[in-house]
Amino acid sequence: MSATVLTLEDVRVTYGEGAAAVHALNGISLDVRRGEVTMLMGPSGSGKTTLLQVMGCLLRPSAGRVRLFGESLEGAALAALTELRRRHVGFVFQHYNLFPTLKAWENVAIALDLRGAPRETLRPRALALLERLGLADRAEHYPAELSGGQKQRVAIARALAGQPVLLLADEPTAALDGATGQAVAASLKALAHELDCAVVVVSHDPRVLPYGDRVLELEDGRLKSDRRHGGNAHA
Ligand SMILES: Nc1ncnc2c1ncn2[C@@H]1O[C@H](COP(=O)(O)OP(=O)(O)OP(=O)(O)O)[C@@H](O)[C@H]1O
Repeated sequence: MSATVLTLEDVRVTYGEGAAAVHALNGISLDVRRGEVTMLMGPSGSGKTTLLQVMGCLLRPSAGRVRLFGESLEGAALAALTELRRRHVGFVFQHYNLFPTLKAWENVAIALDLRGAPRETLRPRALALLERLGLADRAEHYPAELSGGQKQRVAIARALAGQPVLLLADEPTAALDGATGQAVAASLKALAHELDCAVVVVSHDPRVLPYGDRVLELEDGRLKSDRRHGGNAHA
């Protein structure tokens, strides 16, 4: 069985107060394991992005407990959370967030540089990551010269530069056509297995579902279903 990276216990998030309070998460308990792609589905407003932010230590829950590698993050200082995120978590967004004035390899290299990689290793390591995503021949191109799927692969290579144990992707295929979205989802799945990394993907797109080892469905801030491919149901 794969190792647990993250555990959520009865996590609740409330935005605002009093009459204006929005209960975005209403008691979520789950664990996320290495080597697995978890698809997070659910209607608009069901709490997917909020849950991803809690998983990525970007947002503290209003109640409940988050454990990273078995250690509770409750009471951890902001600086400690930032450091945990920097060391262990990678993010991929719908709109890629690449630097337009940097070439593909430089977009990846900057993430390595930020983590203190020796200067002479930046280019070879960035190229190796791009090669892994099938982009070796696009390394010298600027984002504007790349297709949507290629840009998203560069963003994934950049997110992997920090060797995260947890890769969180918010609607990574939403801006892509069906076939390209499926190719990106297939890359994420291959990488999760190859790098033994836990990948969580928020998606509205039912076409990417087959690339999840597990599908979580949220409704009104609650876990409506938790299915593993192979019929190994959990919740
Ligand atoms: N910063 C905020 N302040 C107040 N309410 C918020 C805030 N962020 C989200 N919400 C509310 O919390 C609920 C869950 O939002 P969330 O963005 O997590 O849903 P989602 O499932 O990701 O939606 P979508 O699919 O539309 O992106 C919604 O009712 C939303 O309006």
